[in-house]
Amino acid sequence: MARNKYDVDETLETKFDMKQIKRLFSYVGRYRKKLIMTIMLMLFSSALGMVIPVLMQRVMDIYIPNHDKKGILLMAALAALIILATAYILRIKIKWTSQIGQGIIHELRRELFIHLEELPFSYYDSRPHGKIQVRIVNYVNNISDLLSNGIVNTITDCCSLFFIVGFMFYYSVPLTLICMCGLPILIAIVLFVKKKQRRGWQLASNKQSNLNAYIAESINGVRVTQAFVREDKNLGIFNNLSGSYRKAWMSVIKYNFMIGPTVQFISILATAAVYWVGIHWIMGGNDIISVGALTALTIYISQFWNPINTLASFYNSLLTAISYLERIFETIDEPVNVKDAPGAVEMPPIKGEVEFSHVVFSYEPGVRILNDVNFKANVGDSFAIVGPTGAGKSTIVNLISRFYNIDSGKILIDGIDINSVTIKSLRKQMGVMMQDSFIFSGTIMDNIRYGNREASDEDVIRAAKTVCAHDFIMSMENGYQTQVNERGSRLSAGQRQLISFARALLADPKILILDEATSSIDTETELLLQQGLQELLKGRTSFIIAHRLSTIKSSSCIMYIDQGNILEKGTHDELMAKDGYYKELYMSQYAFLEKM
Ligand SMILES: Nc1ncnc2c1ncn2[C@@H]1O[C@H](COP(=O)(O)OP(=O)(O)OP(=O)(O)O)[C@@H](O)[C@H]1O
Repeated sequence: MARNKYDVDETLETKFDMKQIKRLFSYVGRYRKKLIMTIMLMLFSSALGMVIPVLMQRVMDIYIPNHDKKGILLMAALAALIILATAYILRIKIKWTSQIGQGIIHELRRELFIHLEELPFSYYDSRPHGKIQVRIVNYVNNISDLLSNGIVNTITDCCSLFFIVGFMFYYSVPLTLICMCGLPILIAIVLFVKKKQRRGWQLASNKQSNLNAYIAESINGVRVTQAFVREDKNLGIFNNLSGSYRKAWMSVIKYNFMIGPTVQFISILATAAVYWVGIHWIMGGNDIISVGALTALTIYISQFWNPINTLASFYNSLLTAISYLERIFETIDEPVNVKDAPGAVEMPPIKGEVEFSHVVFSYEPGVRILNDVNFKANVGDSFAIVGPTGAGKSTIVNLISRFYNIDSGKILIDGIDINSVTIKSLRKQMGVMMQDSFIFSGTIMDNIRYGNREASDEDVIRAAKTVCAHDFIMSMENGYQTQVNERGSRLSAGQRQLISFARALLADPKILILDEATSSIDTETELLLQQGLQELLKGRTSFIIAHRLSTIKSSSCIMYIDQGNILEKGTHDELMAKDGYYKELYMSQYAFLEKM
């Protein structure tokens, strides 16, 4: 499993190819109708714009020499109407392209989010969360302009280019050819910077991702930062990351800015050359071109370079977008390796027998965490798992819900291999309380109901009463409707645990997993909770991980594990009689409490 840190640039597993562009356009295709309408409207608008030089040519060549004021006024009125109409069309275009762009962005984000919700724990174990966030928010944003304005402008500009060139040839073939001499130079420059831009944007997106990862990490860890007075040190790290991002951005942006001025420079040269030759012809008395036609031609020339500029910058945005797209598609394509097996069936209603048979597991290839683990919990057993830190206790309970795939062996529930049933039908029947009692932003009622969306208010209150959370909840300003923040920052650690506990119970599970469920709860509440719990655990199989051994003494089976091996198994009395690891652990806690 590749691990990534905020200061390590991400590498792409797959390189970008043109198929990805095709894939991008499949999103655009969903807005085909609106896109076509926008393009038609823009074509109409640019066709209107092209009439203006013709009006000017008529004014100069016909109405001025004939002193026809009426004709001049008519041309001016027509030109004003055209300008008004194109302005109105532009307004509609902005609205429609924004709708297209935002629509595509929403689709992409939605797809990313759905996939992220399905990706297994192992995906999140291996990268900073800030690097995931940056893909779904910033990278998707960065391609929005390309998807909306970029595509519309490019298509309409390509079409109007066709008409512009037609008009230019109509007025003068040799002068049009002179104007086009600048094109090969421009194409050479665009191709020259292409490679550098591609690499540059990849680097910039990596640096942006690193910076985001560090900011996310810093916000999550701000309390520890302040407690250890690490602000200055962190600012140094931030400056480095932000500086690298700025440097990467500045070095690539200079290539972007090369294109616009180059187009402008070439267009000025071309226009000057056309004027020079045209005026030379007119002054030489040649009848090749009239003053009006030369004026009209130079207006078309200025219009000719606009779409060229748009095309060059579209190409440029495409290169930029590619560096973001490859990351976006990489995430969408990230395989969900913990998934339903082909032909997986619904898990029948669980009774509660759990068996580990020769289970071997590793988070990373070659680093075994569980070695041939075997045990069986019967229906209604309360199974306690104890052992030193890092022994593999949480790992065992995580495997029961199939949060990870095992390397070998079998995990059976009621004799059914959990790999043969659908993950959702399995997890729906489990009550899991993890070590990290995560609280979501919302009311306390919502947080408890997270375990069972169908539960009534009364069910929620009953679960809260069972875990002795009711009193503290009622003492808050709005009781169950009190708003809490993400991570439950306004709750004590014990209160957070009680809410998570109630949440796990609410699912009315046949298998209940409690990972350090009561570690932060005071002894008095814990005693009360234990009494309620005994009643509640009847008829359910429970797995309880606890460092405070007093809380698991009455379990039907206690398993002592270390380094992924079960070293002892039995009731409290049996293990105490054995005089082994468990007794040693128990006595050390007892001696510690005696000393206090
Ligand atoms: N996501 C992970 N990726 C890689 N290794 C992990 C991961 N989670 C845990 N480990 C490793 O697996 C081993 C067992 O971890 P586990 O969390 O199961 O221990 P534990 O017995 O529950 O510890 P504690 O009592 O401290 O909670 C540890 O060595 C740990 O470093």
